Amino acid sequence: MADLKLSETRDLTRIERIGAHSHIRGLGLDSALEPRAVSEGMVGQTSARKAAGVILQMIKEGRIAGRAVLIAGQPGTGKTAIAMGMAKSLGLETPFAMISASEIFSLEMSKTEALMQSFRKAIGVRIKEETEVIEGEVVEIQIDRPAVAGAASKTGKLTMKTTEMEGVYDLGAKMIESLGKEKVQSGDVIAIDKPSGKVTKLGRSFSRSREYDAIGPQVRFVQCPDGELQKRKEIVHCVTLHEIDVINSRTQGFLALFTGDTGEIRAEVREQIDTKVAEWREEGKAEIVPGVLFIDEVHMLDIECFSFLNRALENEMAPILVVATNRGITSIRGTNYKSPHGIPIDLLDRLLIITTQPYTKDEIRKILDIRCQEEDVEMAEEAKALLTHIGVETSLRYAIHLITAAALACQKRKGKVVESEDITRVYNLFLDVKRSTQYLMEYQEQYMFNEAPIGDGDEDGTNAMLH
Ligand SMILES: Nc1ncnc2c1ncn2[C@@H]1O[C@H](COP(=O)(O)OP(=O)(O)OP(=O)(O)O)[C@@H](O)[C@H]1O
Repeated sequence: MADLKLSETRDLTRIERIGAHSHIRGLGLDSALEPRAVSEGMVGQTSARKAAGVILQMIKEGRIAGRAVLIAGQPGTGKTAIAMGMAKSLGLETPFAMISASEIFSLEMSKTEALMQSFRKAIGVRIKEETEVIEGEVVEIQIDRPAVAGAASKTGKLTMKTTEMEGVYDLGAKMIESLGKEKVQSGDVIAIDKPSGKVTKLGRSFSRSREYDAIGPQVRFVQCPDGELQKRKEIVHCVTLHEIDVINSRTQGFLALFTGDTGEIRAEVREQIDTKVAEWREEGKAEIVPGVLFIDEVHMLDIECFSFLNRALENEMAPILVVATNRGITSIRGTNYKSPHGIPIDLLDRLLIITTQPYTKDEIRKILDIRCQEEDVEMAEEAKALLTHIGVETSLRYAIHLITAAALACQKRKGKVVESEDITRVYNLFLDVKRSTQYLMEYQEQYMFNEAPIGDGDEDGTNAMLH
């Protein structure tokens, strides 16, 4: 039995995975939007972080909709990290949808449908609903004795009070069951949603705080409510337009939200939903919350997608579009034209462009430090200096990858702290891009298809190799 328990806890701790950006907790800006040197997992890249912060502020104030931002820079300079930082800094109610451009090329739906779904995942709707609740402290729950011994009680009385009044309510079988489920007793402060009969326990009344010692610290004490027992309350639900689409698309139903298998959603369904939401907005029942759609590797989109984006941004409900790319001047997919970042000029002209810069040695060192902490790896100073040097000579990503590998090498020799020898060992085991290319140059005649066909920008030759 003890063994079983041990292995269970071990499994549970292993579920916590560490992602490439799990150390990023925000943009690391102060209240004046000035970037702190190292904060919330972010290091350096100050002007890009500041620019992202300004955009975030505009989003929070609801001042911009339908704008688009491009984060451009060399590979591994933190473009995705900055987008993640933006996502983390947005409130829970502002939707943030993230895709990589290549995800939209699937067999199940057209490219533009996939883009449309992503857009609608980034548009939130706050729906306000007024409902009647009975809120107060329970004075007494009195359940009538059943007529037949052993049968469940069907009726009873509930006495509740506020600081100003007391009221008695008749209870039916359903309410008795709900109160039982929530384990409501006298002295609890509860709210009952009148239309649905849902019971919510808000806490224990302060008048019962003498019982603290007996019931322990996990119980929340609250004030006995004042005013009337029966009140009107506003409840706010936050959903995305995509969720409303899926729930209303009769072919899939809401279960598709969990499987992600939504298929194409018919244009008529969307039109009906847009009309309904517009009605709600007019009646003051709903508000639109434009969120953020982040498209990574945006150069992978083709000309049709770009023209879709151009149009979609004109919709008054459009979210803020943030795109990122590491490409320089390259062909626009689906055409023979070249353009900066592979993005057509008319779309580029709409974008606010933020650039990221390569990191200094000191910054690389700090990012590696943070990653060591995140991956729970203890590393000697000398080893860190060596890893930083590798990061400068190869790439930040390669150096980050070596952390866990070196920790395993260290574990294997039964060490506790990663030393330079572990770093050297894994550096020799795994090649970085430079060494791998060098190796290919030397031995390419021993590989199959070693010569890339040389053509005039042919589709399946040079371009295919780049993509
Ligand atoms: N300023 C930073 N502070 C902390 N960590 C960073 C920073 N910049 C990058 N990183 C980390 O370095 C790694 C590579 O960065 P990231 O993936 O954001 O680069 P990218 O610019 O999106 O690269 P690519 O163009 O190849 O997609 C990630 O693990 C990221 O979290």
